[in-house]
Amino acid sequence: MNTVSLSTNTTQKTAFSFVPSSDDAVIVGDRNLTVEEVISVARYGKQVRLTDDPEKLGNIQASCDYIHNAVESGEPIYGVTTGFGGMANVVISPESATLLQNNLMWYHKVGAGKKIPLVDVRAAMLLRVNSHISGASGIRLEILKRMLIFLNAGVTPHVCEFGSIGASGDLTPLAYITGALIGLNSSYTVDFNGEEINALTALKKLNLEPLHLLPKEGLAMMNGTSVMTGIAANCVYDTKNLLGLSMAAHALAIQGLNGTNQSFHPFIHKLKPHSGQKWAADQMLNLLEGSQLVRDELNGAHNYRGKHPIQDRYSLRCLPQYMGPIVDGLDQIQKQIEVEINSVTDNPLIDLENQASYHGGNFLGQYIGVGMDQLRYYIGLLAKHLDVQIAYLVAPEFNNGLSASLVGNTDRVVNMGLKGLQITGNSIMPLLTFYGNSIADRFPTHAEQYNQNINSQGFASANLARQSVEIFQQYIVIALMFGVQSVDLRTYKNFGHYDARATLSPATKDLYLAIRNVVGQPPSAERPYIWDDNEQALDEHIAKIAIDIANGGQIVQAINNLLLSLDNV
Ligand SMILES: N[C@@H](Cc1cccc(F)c1)C(=O)O
Repeated sequence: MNTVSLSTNTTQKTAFSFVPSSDDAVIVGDRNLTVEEVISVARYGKQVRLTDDPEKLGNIQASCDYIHNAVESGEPIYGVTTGFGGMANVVISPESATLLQNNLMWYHKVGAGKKIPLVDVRAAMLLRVNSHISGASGIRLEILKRMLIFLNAGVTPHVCEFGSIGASGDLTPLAYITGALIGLNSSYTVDFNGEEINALTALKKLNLEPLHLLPKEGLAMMNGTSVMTGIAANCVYDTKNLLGLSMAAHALAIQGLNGTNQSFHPFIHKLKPHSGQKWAADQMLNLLEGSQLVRDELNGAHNYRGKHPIQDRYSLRCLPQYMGPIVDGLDQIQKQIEVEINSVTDNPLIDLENQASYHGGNFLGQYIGVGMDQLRYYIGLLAKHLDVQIAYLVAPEFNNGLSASLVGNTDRVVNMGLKGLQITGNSIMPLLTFYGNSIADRFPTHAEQYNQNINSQGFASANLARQSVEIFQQYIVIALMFGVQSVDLRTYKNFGHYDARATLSPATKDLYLAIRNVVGQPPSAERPYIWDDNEQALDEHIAKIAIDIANGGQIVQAINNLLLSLDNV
């Protein structure tokens, strides 16, 4: 599939184009959207259509009629016939009601910092339409259709990373989307299929006229959690891939260390049946099944290991118990994100049945704030475990007979092997545990005239989560490189050649081959992955593997079964 560029400022940029068929388009409004569907639209250009359910579509118009009548009759409704936030005591006349909405974008044109990745904005647009489809927001169908025109044509408004406190939703980020969508002014810019142009030119190219917002429509567009939730959806999707790759990196390390499979015996995990722990144990057994490099002790054998302890150290033996809460936690985060994806998140909300509207606060992004805090914390835990495994692999006192720093050619005394690579890993891991610190509890209490006096920092939390994911994508590469070198060396130690294709478990062989393929170095019986230090530039390998992983390439596809199993934890 073609991919959307992940970010406007990374080296991982790929061209954006579309899946031409609209046959299996994602439909908004027929049922709940999943994270997978959001990703298929945001990253892979899948087309989107609105439901053709006449009742749903009728409700959207009915909610607009409700607002129209309320304005005509001078009914007091927050943000429709009043000022915003802490100025909600100000009475807005029916004559000023449209000006109020169009002005909203102007005073929220205050974004700062870098542009956020296009895939996050695309996810946000899809989510905003999905939120409005319930007919509780008082926004015209025409505007929803326009958002889909943008999405389906690959036109993405530019949004800055600073400006949202995640309280009244993502006011400022959504103001940029809204301003571009209606063509408020030429200072709003978009990415038009890879080209940066102003919003007015974009509208012309799409044969659309600039629009003027009607009462409530600005608030409906801007008062919501869609941008932070879009970022969160992208992050949870990537983190699940990274969790899968972490499991696979451990499986390589366990084989490299000649560890036992006994610690993953179902008997043990039946007696402590947390679902994440059981998943991790079962999957590790799958990952190791058929390997000639592990000690096969599922029958209860306990073989002495000379000077080494009879059982493995904790980073191997307690892997399911360590991974379990991370697996369960990510599952819970995904479920909460999916509820948020399918929520109506603006204010006030219109109850058509009772012809009433209610003032509330569905725009508070606390689920995203707390969820993304947790996600970053889990990433920190995953990184720490991998760091320990790498340390285990490089230390000849512990690694069951491999060379120091996994040097390939030990006859060349100047070889230092993967020593530098470990230090790069050591430079990244503390960052990831640092990113695991929470932000949802550090909110300004004096925000917006004391109206938004609790706020989620959900956008900031999600934005940090994206950074953490991007850093972890680099880190996992290092763990995988260690894994590959270790299984080659173990193969030599146990079988007298370096071609681990013949000795690895089938489930890890595909991954091993994908990595060797991506770095352009096929396996060979004569040499391990890394032989002499001066034969390859490992930084180039890191970059190649990282790009493949970020784009969901062959390395991620090699663990597809494992990833699919995550849906049934
Ligand atoms: N809509 C928010 C507050 C708000 C909305 C829009 C702009 C703004 F500054 C504040 C509320 O219900 O309290």
